[in-house]
Amino acid sequence: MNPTPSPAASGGAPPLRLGTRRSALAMAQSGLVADLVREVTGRPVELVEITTYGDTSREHLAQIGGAGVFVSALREALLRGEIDLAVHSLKDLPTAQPEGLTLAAVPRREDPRDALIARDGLAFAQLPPGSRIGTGSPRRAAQLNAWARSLGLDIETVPIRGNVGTRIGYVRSGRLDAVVLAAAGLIRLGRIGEATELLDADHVLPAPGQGALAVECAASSVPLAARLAEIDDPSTRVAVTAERSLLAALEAGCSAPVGALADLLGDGQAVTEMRLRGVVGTLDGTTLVQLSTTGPVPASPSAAADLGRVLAAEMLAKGAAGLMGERAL
Ligand SMILES: NCc1[nH]cc(CCC(=O)O)c1CC(=O)O
Repeated sequence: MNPTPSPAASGGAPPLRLGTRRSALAMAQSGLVADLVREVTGRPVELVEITTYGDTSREHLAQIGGAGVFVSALREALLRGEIDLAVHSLKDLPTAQPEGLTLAAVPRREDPRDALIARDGLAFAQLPPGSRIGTGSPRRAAQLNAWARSLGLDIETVPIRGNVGTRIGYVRSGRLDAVVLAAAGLIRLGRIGEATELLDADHVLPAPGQGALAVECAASSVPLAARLAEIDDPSTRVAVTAERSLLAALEAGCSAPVGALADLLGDGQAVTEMRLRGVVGTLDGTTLVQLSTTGPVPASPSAAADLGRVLAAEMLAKGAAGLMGERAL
């Protein structure tokens, strides 16, 4: 987007090294952040490719522990000083912030919803009996099964994994009738046109932090963190902080069947309130604990975190803990 400043224009500062995974989605996300970082620092940014365990493992994500498999190699490179900043999908980032690293920025969020890609342009409610829907996410399976039951639809969720292209390929090849993916990933890859339905959060709540990016640097890089804070979007930060605090208070990881979404509600003129919704369920969708709270927009991330903890406590009081023991199918 922006021309890389010449060494003279950037005061001869060396390029910032931005660590990224090699998948098409990771490269697209890193490219977006690199543009923002060039703009606020005036420095050149170079992408450094890092291979993570999540990229090489053939196992189902939920079986290898989910939380953090995409993240740890990037973090180790940051701590070793091999890169200056790293970009993660926020929903893949464990809720505990490790010592030595700073979550310097959460840029403006993309559409947080999940998207259905079905054969023949079908919407979810139009899927014929016996349809097989691929998703590696217990959260999606639980909510899709519950939604199907409420519609009287006979569908089956099938665990799959792989990158976005691989998963869409299951539909194109006819092996599956549909797959469900994050809309944000499809948008960033220029493939949102292939979605046959954007799933309303009233039926499928996204993963906490879905659609948002996390820009991390070493805690010791104080001046860099201060510059990166300029690409932070405070509204996104408040919303995802509430969602992630809810997840943390449920003591669930990214492979748990937990959905959460904080939306800012407006009167057409200005944002007036924030609504936080959370859901936990069994994989088969027979039991869901789903709660919502609406109130003034939290004045700070720490107030947003309080809200997440309060809603989590209410969910636990309604039996949420008993629904989270399940792992992958
Ligand atoms: N778990 C993989 C992952 N991590 C982030 C995204 C999409 C981008 C986002 O949610 O921000 C995806 C793919 C998907 O769920 O379809």
